[in-house]
Parts: sequence; structure tokens; C-alpha cells
Amino acid sequence: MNTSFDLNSLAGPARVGIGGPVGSGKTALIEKLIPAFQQRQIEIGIITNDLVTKEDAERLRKSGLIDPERVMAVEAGACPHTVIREDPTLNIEAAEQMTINFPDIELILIESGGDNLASTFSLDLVDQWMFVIDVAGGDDIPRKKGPGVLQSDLLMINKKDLAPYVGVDFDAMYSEAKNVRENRPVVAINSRSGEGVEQVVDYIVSNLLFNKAMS
Ligand SMILES: Nc1nc2c(ncn2[C@@H]2O[C@H](COP(=O)(O)OP(=O)(O)OP(=O)(O)O)[C@@H](O)[C@H]2O)c(=O)[nH]1
Repeated sequence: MNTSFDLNSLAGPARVGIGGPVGSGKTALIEKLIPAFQQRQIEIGIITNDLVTKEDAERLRKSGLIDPERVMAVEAGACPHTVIREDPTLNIEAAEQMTINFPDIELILIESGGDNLASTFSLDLVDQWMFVIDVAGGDDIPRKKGPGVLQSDLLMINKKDLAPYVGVDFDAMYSEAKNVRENRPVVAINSRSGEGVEQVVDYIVSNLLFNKAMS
């Protein structure tokens, strides 16, 4: 009988939710996070949530960035927040199946379907969750103080490169976001170029993976 076991498989992988409005750049961010975690030799899996398709999962599976088997799709069939907050059973089952299929996975990223500023994740589903907004959605988003902006563990302001083209003073938007979040973390990102993505990885590694390994 093999009596050896590793601590990680007992504790299970860390689970991180990624939410945000439609088109804010959640999938584009994940496309940059995959190689960044691979470079640090952190094994990841992805669960995507779409309304009635598997669009985001198909995009990631075809990207060549990750073993397609490590990407699972949940079809919400309803308002996206239903399956990440009210009844996250489908996502919890997917995460458990992912862990059975790939016991080496240390981190599962769960991308919500695009939803409004009020979406939040159940803490039965994730250890921490992050929210992606973008400059093209308007520089007043932080002022609207939606739960996603206020309560997420990490807020990302994406499409920094587009700020001059949509009349947004990026630094002012960033400061306002910091203010409404009472200085909790905000990272400026460009999911196309990858700017800021290392900061997101650093955050997940130091606040989640490191703590989990120590507990
Ligand atoms: N210029 C620019 N475009 C970006 C950036 N990030 C994402 N995009 C583009 O924005 C569009 C939407 O990005 P997605 O990653 O599909 O957004 P999403 O949040 O996953 O969208 P849903 O899954 O539909 O909610 C795509 O055309 C991306 O190429 C960025 O930082 N800069």
C-alpha cells in the first residue's frame, strides 16, 4: 500500500473567482495568467461560466496555452451570479471533478460569466475573488460603488492602453478606486500586453497559495 501523500492534495487546490462586467477582459486576463503561472511552475485549472454556451472554455481550449482537459465549462443557463453566489453547486462539482482528474492542480481559476457591478462570489465556492473593470466602461464605475468594486479581494482596472482614446484620466480613476476601497488592493492592467499581470500573480501567490501552504 502506498502510504505517501502530499499536503496539497489533502488541502485541495486554492480557488479564485474572477468576475466583472461583460467584455471587461476576464478571458483575456486568464490568457495572460496561464503562462505566468506556468513560468512559476504552479499547476492550474480553469472553470468558465457562460450563459448558454461554452464559448470562453472553447477559446481557452483552442488557445494552445493549456491542456484542454484542464479547462471545464459550466453553462449557467440563468443570470451568471446565480451559479457563483446563490447556488454554486455546479461550480463546486466542476472544481471537485477537476481535482479528481488532476490531483496536481494547485490553483483553480473560476471565471464568471459577464455580469453587472453587483456580482459577488460565494465563499463556499472560492477562497478569494477578483473583479475586472475596464476604462471603456466609464471612469465613473468606481464612484458607483458596486459590491464587485467594493468587496472583491483584488480589483483590476483593465484596458489601461485605451484610456486616452475614451477620454479617461487613468490616474484619477485609479485613485478613486483606491479611495472607495479604502486602500485595499487595486491593480492597473492591460490584458493585451500583459502589463500588470505579474502583480496579479504575486498577489495570488503571496495572499493565497503561500498562506494555504503554511496552514
Ligand atoms: N485594448 C485592449 N483590449 C482588451 C484588453 N483586454 C481585453 N481586451 C479586448 O476586449 C474584448 C473583450 O475581452 P474578453 O476577454 O473577451 O472579455 P470578457 O470579460 O471575458 O467578456 P465576457 O466573457 O463576454 O464577459 C476583446 O476584444 C479583447 O481583445 C486590454 O487590456 N486592452
